[in-house]
Amino acid sequence: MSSKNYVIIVAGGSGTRMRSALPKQFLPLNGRPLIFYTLEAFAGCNSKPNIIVVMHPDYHEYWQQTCSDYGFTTPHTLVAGGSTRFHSVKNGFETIIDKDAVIAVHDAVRPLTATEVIDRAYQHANLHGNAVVAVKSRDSVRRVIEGISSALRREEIYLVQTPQTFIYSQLEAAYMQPYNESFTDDASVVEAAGYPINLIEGNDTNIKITFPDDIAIAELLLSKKPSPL
Ligand SMILES: Nc1ccn([C@@H]2O[C@H](COP(=O)(O)OP(=O)(O)OP(=O)(O)O)[C@@H](O)[C@H]2O)c(=O)n1
Ligand SMILES: C[C@](O)(CO)[C@H](O)COP(=O)(O)O
Repeated sequence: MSSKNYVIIVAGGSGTRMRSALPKQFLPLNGRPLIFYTLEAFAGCNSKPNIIVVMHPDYHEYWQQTCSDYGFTTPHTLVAGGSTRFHSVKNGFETIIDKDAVIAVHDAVRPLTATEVIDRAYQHANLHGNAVVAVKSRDSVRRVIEGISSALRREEIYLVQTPQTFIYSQLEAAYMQPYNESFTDDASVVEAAGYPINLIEGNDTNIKITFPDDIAIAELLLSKKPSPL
């Protein structure tokens, strides 16, 4: 029986902050493109989602060649990326026709997500409509407005990661809205459509590869990660 779980893995960015010629999702982690680890995390979890990879059309041929070169065979559907993360997610979502679907959206550049967190997110979204992975701030936090800083209550602050997982109807309503620059993630889009967002606890190790140093940090974390059975 086919799964009603889906994941839209967004890999349509150009990685300006990484400042590498090749978009960061294709950079090597211990000798393999880091996006491979991302797909493998979802393929290896118990929820067994259908995997949709969203990528700029200029890189489709490169991706197919890379999969072939490395013998990477994790099944997935390839979809064209958009001009922003919002448009890439929307393109991926529009390929899903199953209205019972539970859909995770995940950054291709978060290759270290624990399978246990992915499964918990699908279960929670199935029961409560959505689940957004987040971690508590380890540092004290301050807000600056017009040059004046003030302390925030740390216990009220969560740092949001992906996966962000939703039942079909919530993502449908969310991504029908016009694009707004305040949309930084899927939770902000779904919230703007009127749905309260449920946070579930993630791990600090679920880092997003954003800057050059993140590659070395991810390789170190990977060396400490237990390998799958
Ligand atoms: N048009 C876009 C822009 C971003 N993304 C994806 O959204 C995720 C998170 O975005 P970010 O880390 O900001 O990636 P980039 O946009 O590539 O990086 P930068 O902001 O430094 O340019 C990444 O997996 C990226 O590939 C996407 O699918 N389509
Ligand atoms: C979606 C995200 O990873 C949640 O933390 C984040 O908002 C992506 O932000 P970016 O500005 O595209 O790096």
